[in-house]
Formats: sequence, C-alpha cells, structure tokens
Amino acid sequence: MKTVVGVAVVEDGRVLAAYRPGPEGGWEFPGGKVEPGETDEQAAVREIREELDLEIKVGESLGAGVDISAEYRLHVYLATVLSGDPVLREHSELRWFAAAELDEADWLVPDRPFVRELRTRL
Ligand SMILES: Nc1nc2c([nH]c(=O)n2[C@H]2C[C@H](O)[C@@H](COP(=O)(O)OP(=O)(O)OP(=O)(O)O)O2)c(=O)[nH]1
Repeated sequence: MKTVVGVAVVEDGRVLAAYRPGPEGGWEFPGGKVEPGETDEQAAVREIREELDLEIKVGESLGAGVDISAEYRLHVYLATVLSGDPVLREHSELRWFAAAELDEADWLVPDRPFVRELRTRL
C-alpha cells in the first residue's frame, strides 16, 4: 500500500485546510503522495513547501490511516509553522478553521475521521 500524507498545520487553535477543485473536490489537508525513498515526514515537508510555500515542523500522526483506494492509504500528521505565510498555488481556496467551524466544511470523505480527531486537539 502506498501512502498519501495530509498535513494538519495548526496555529493559534486553528487548522489550515485547502479546497481541492474539480468534480472530486472538497476540503482536504494539503499534502500528497509519498515518493519512493521518502519518509512520510519528508514528503509532508516537501509537499507543504511546494503547495503553500510554508516551512513546517511535522508532529504526531492523527491516528490510524484510512484507505482511499486499492493502492493508497491516507495518513494525516499534525504540524506547526516554522516560517512563511501560506500561498495559494494548487488549491482553489485556503482557510483556517477553529474547532467549532470544522463541521461547516464539506470535507473529502476519507478526511472525516481525522477531522473528528482534530476537533479534540485544537
Ligand atoms: N493531499 C491530500 N489528498 C487527499 C486527501 N484526502 C484524500 O482523499 N486525498 C486524495 C486525493 C488524491 O486522490 C490523493 C492525493 O493526490 P495528490 O494529487 O494530492 O498527490 P500529489 O500532490 O503527489 O500529486 P501527483 O503527483 O499525483 O499529481 O489523495 C487529503 O486530505 N490531502
């Protein structure tokens, strides 16, 4: 099974989410596929740099992975900002969500267990 990493960047009690455009779109954690030879943490740092121009420190995993296809499993990691401000590059929208706002968003289905877990951590 290959891994997709989602990164829950948390700052001041809010989490940064990104809207994936298109027919399969919805709110998600920025991130992407782990490349051969990379650790999950390295992939998280690379993807967040590429997608948001942000330097992060990756923290703990938000619980068990969720299968998103026969080939890929989603793992979500907490992270904090080391430097930079998020830049919109690949998504259609970025938004910081407080715990009480998380339910307002139309999250991708595989992300929902992680969102539930996050609510207790913000
Ligand atoms: N990044 C991200 N992808 C997610 C989440 N939830 C979820 O189901 N996915 C799915 C959508 C995509 O099918 C897949 C991630 O693919 P991607 O297109 O972001 O990966 P990538 O940046 O490495 O891009 P590519 O090289 O395949 O073009 O995982 C999530 O929270 N974050």
